[in-house]
Amino acid sequence: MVRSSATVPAVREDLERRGVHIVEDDGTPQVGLLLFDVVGPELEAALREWSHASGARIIAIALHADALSAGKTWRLLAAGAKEVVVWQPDDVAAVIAARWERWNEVDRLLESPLVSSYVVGGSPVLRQVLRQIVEVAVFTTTSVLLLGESGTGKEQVARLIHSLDRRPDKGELITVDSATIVPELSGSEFFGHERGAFTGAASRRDGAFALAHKGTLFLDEVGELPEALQAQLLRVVQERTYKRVGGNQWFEIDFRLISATNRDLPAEVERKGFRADFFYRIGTWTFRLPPLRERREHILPLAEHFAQLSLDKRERRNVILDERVCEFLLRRDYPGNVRELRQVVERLCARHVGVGPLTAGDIPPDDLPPASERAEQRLDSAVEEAVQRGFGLKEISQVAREAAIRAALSAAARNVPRAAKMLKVTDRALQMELAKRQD
Ligand SMILES: Nc1ncnc2c1ncn2[C@@H]1O[C@H](COP(=O)(O)OP(=O)(O)OP(=O)(O)O)[C@@H](O)[C@H]1O
Repeated sequence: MVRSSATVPAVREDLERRGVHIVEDDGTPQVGLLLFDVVGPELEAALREWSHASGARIIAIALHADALSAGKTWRLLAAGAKEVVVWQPDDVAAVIAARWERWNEVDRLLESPLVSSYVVGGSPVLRQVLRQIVEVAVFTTTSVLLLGESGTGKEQVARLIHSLDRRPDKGELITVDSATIVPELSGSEFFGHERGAFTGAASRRDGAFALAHKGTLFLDEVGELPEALQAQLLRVVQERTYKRVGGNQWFEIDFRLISATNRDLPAEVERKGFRADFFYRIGTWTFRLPPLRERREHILPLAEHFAQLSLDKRERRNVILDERVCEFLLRRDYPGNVRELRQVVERLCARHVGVGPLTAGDIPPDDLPPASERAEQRLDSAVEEAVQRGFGLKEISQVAREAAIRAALSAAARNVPRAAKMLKVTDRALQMELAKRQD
């Protein structure tokens, strides 16, 4: 049986009082309540259709606990439910209202200037990850592991998480680059040391854990962390206590751990190249940031953002990238991901004369595509123009064919065998083409 929330007026009124508006037949995309007592293909199909058609976030509510099992819950989530709960007359409205409030808060933050000042790009693939990141950042202090190729924005996301963290008296964001840690000093780097703990320890020093107290410890390149150190850190991450090197006193710490790596850490764990226990501890939440090639629609918004940042320094406002520059940026590949794009844009900005948009003349010669690619671009623009002018495929092919033959004959000083070679056809084929034209 499927009942709409309208059949439970008391709940509906309670929710309205709490500011939760139930989806009406007009499909306003807010929250939908689906009350059921049997999970079956019919209910799943209705749910699938409803969630697709309305864009509403649907909370599926079992009228009694027996109606729900783990398997049924997963099926309802797969069919589009955003939450699955059992009806509890006393607190169902409060549960729904709280869930609704949290969704709204995350939506509001996703649209906020704060989030977009850290992370530019609104494609569905990034937004889906970002939505979860924002929720984890605001409502938890659990460990986060960021995976992704170099330059995809892992450090940037770590900064965002720290800035969204709502702990009172929030501490600082402390970054440790695991790749540059000197093994002999690694203990001191993390735990600090007492005076005289080792040769050269002239005075007591705090380590990264002490500095990150009440804040965030960002462990960059965590995949490079030596195994012995992984074991030492595991203890601290689990127990939240540590001792300075050469000291006896235990210190308690409260920090959020964010780790990042461009290595395929799950695969390394599988082949025993990284400790599994440490991996599971650091990755309570694991997010993978997509490479730029999987979200090419971000190239121009990111380029505008970086151009603005770069030219802001020279007090230029509202920079515009002209059509050629956009084309140039869109045609390029970025194996170094967002970092590489940023560097390219900074090079363009460095050549900018200070007035007008960024133009082709701002592209450093070394960045220009090779001549063959430029010819291809010109050909593309000509074809584009022909299509816009209403030429059909047949006409365009014919005109291109004739232009190619003319160009080859002219370049070969009308020597047919040579022109045929340039066109990669046999002499006879070219002769036949020319004969056709004389008919
Ligand atoms: N979505 C984004 N919006 C704005 N700037 C971004 C975004 N992603 C990355 N950047 C910028 O791109 C550059 C590289 O990003 P970042 O250092 O965060 O990458 P990373 O994944 O940590 O790289 P690595 O693995 O090499 O350390 C930085 O200058 C960062 O500010």
